[in-house]
Amino acid sequence: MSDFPIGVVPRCFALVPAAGVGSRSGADRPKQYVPLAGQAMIAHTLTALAAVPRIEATLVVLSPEDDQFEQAAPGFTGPRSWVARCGGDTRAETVANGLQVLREHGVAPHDWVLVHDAARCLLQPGWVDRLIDACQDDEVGGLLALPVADTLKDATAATAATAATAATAATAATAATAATAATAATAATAATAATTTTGLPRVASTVDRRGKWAAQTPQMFRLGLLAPALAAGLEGVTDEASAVEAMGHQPLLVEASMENFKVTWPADFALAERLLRSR
Ligand SMILES: Nc1ccn([C@@H]2O[C@H](COP(=O)(O)OP(=O)(O)OP(=O)(O)O)[C@@H](O)[C@H]2O)c(=O)n1
Ligand SMILES: C[C@](O)(CO)[C@H](O)COP(=O)(O)O
Repeated sequence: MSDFPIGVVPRCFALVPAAGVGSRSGADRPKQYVPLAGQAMIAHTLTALAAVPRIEATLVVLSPEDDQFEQAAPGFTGPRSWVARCGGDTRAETVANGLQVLREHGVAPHDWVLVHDAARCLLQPGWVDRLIDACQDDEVGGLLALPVADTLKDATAATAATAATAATAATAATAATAATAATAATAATAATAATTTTGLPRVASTVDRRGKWAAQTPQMFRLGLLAPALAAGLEGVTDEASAVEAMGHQPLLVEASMENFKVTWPADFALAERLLRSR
């Protein structure tokens, strides 16, 4: 961060990746365009960002094929509202492409970029202010996040172990005599049935939740730090912080609210609608 000029006050810009299709949402359109409490989801998100005076401008990054945004967010106009249709195949690609557009708008390496999911439509301006207050004098930057409250289970190894058990039983069945084959085959069927008839995963282990936080957005980093971090490798990067961490930095965790959840699953729409209507 020593590359950033001393004495120059950095500005804050928001970048909203909105090029996803919402495959997990079960909606009949990209989830950011689903109406909630009288407006498209993304309109709520953008209204919250517009209410943060320290954000100089907001860039929305859409899919190149998007033909719904202007109708969904008619209020997103004026000199502080920028739109680019250069979204990528992944969220990380969309953000990286958006950073290039910010550069073309004159955003400097020392300026802050707050990346915020279009799908976190419950955002409140006060939480954004808290993030800016916490990060603006920091070397690295940070993100809104929430300490994990639930006990965490890992299912991954259990799924693999169950499959291995089934495979071993099937091999035994092939080699066995007719009499024992029946027993082994029954065991193999039972082992397979345990995973396939219910379709439910099994617990492999309980993860120690101490010190674990669930990452939210906005995630706030300098353009000159975030752009090279994302350019260094987008494989498996699901948020900006992990790209910055891979460069050896430790972003700040700024506690936010459970209400700042990401609308992801079908049931999330009703919850978001209820919360929006209650405000
Ligand atoms: N190629 C992509 C994928 C996602 N996003 C955006 O990243 C945010 C968070 O991603 P997520 O909730 O995963 O949205 P989708 O990718 O649309 O959903 P899904 O993973 O269920 O398909 C959303 O605002 C989404 O529009 C994006 O801009 N470009
Ligand atoms: C950035 C993010 O919202 C932080 O929780 C999340 O990683 C996005 O993940 P997704 O897989 O694109 O939903």
